[in-house]
Amino acid sequence: MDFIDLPQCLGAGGVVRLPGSKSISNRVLLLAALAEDETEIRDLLVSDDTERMLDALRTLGVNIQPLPGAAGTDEACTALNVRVGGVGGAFAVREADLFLGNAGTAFRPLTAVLALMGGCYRLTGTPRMHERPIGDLVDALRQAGADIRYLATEGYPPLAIGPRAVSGGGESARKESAGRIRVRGDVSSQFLSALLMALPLIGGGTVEVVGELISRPYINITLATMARFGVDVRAEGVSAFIVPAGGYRSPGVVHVEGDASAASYFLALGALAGGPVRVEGVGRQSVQGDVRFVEALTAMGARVSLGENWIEAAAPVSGRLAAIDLDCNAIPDAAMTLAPLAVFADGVSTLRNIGSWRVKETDRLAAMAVELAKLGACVEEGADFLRITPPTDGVRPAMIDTYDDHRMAMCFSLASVGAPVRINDPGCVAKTFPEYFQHFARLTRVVPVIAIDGPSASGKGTVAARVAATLGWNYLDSGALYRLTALAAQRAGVAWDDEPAVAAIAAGLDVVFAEGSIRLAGEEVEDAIRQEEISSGASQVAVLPSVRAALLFRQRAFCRAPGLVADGRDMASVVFTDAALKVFLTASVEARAERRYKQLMAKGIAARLQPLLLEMQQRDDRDRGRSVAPLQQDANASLLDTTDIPIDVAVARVLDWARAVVPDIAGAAV
Ligand SMILES: Nc1ncnc2c1ncn2[C@@H]1O[C@H](COP(=O)(O)OP(=O)(O)OP(=O)(O)O)[C@@H](O)[C@H]1O
Ligand SMILES: Nc1ccn([C@@H]2O[C@H](COP(=O)(O)O)[C@@H](O)[C@H]2O)c(=O)n1
Repeated sequence: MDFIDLPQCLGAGGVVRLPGSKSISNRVLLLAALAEDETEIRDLLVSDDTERMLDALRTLGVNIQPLPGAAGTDEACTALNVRVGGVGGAFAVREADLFLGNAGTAFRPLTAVLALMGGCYRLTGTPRMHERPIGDLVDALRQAGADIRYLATEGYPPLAIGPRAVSGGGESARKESAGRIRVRGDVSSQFLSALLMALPLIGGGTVEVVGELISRPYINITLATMARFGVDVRAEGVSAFIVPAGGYRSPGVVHVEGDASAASYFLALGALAGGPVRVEGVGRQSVQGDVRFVEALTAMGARVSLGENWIEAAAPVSGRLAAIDLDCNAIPDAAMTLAPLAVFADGVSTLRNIGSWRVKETDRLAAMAVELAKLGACVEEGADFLRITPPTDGVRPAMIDTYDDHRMAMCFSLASVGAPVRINDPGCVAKTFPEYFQHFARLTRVVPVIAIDGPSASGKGTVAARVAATLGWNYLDSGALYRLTALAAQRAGVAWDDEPAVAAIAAGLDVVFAEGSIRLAGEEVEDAIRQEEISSGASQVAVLPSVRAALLFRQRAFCRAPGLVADGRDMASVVFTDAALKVFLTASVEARAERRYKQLMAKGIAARLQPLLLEMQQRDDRDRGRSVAPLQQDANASLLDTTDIPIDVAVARVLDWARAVVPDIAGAAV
């Protein structure tokens, strides 16, 4: 499984130029393709969902050419400029198979457009798209004469579309008004958007929404985009829309606004981790409903300011976010970002009217409840609400599943403000924001790490623990985890070379570290894991790749504020590759054997020097010679040979080096 491990974030600030809005990008692409004349689209989103729309339009015979400019920079997300040759109301290709991935903003509007335009098409998507309902849209289109068949499950994609039945036939009949069409508005507002965008291709018509209309702001984006392409839809009361006859006309050039939903993650980051974080590309004039996310942030106490084309957020003056109780109907996508924020708030938060989350990329209500609980939050999952009680003892490190849902991945990056988190399948952000994690990393300042590696008994544990104590930082004895694995395997009767069984033991270790004590399944084992037999067992289980993989996040989870000193064999090369300071501590094998001998004697454990030296050499050879994460001096590590220097001097040397590279301790009297 692919993953990204996010270290705990100590603070965040900076500027990000947002990717183009997904909702606007796909609407503008479709209307530009349908319009008379060419349209130049600037700052188009580059993502899986826009790729699906571009692919489909090209398959349908639309000429789309890339234009120069709009590449990404450090602060700006990659964007695309294109010229779209409009087809003037009818695609040239009248028969095609279109694969639309999991892009609702492509699937729903293309269904409506192709069903009313005439022609034979098959529309398919990902397995998840085939679980997302489309029956309400199909029912509405059938009222206008559309011929649509379900190819698998009634009410769901994939679909087969045939030419629309029109009375009398001929071109003029096909351009007759669709009359009055009724559509439900309480499952997805995209059904209404799709109908509105398709109706100008025939003789217009009136769409009446039955029941509640959710996510109204997305309808506003549709209406604004249609108006930009020359079609003004009139409202009839609060629930009907009159679409005039006549096709789309190109406005010439269209700029795509930055994505307001994507903005929510960065604004939330500023509110949580100090800030200010500024997003550019949306502002107070935005057409997107999700800019109202800033109202929720403000209600939670964040300091928010808006300009014409930017928004900025910083933490509350008190430093603590307030809990919130909110009807989220107006901000269905950005509302998801409130869920991880609620984990940090003072008190219980309730997010209401979010039933539509259940039919998105995944059942977001259920997924959110499961994953928030991993952080230690207490979560009540209602049919259309979430009630979130923050953990009493702080956010816990957690491995987060993302359900092939870009918003789950982006939301849970925010949990790293409280603890290290692993985000599984981070590539799912490509749906709307391929460069998300690069920008997130650029804006965040993370817990500093001092990584100390070296061979057995070189003194790295002693030095690391003293450096950590002096700085008031956390300490990780990574070797202890391999020793615990070897001990637990031995106790379970599992051979040290039985990789799957040992890896399962490593993944499930029930261990508690406290000052001078290590408890395995409740039993004190500090002395037991230091036995020479277990030292050897530790280095045997340590050669197994899946054991190392199973212990990786457990080690990274030690990296908590204000800092971490970690000792082992692969701290610098694998576990903490971004460590602020890397040290390779060594000593001659004779000096190390003698130290270990004295150490064991002092503990009253019988030992002989020569066998100890041989055993140590064997262990070092195994550690150096293994194929995965072998013991070696990292290219960026400073060498410290302690053969002839006492412990105090070694500790002082590491502290000097640390002061030179870690800003937070540079001036501290350590
Ligand atoms: N510079 C030094 N001079 C003398 N003795 C030292 C020095 N550094 C460490 N020691 C002693 O050597 C012994 C082994 O040190 P320590 O346990 O820190 O080594 P280690 O590298 O962490 O070993 P392992 O990898 O086997 O856990 C301890 O008794 C420690 O006090
Ligand atoms: N990062 C690490 C740490 C340890 N190991 C293996 O565990 C053995 C015991 O480690 P100690 O530091 O407690 O002596 C060691 O010999 C290594 O085989 C490791 O692989 N990676």
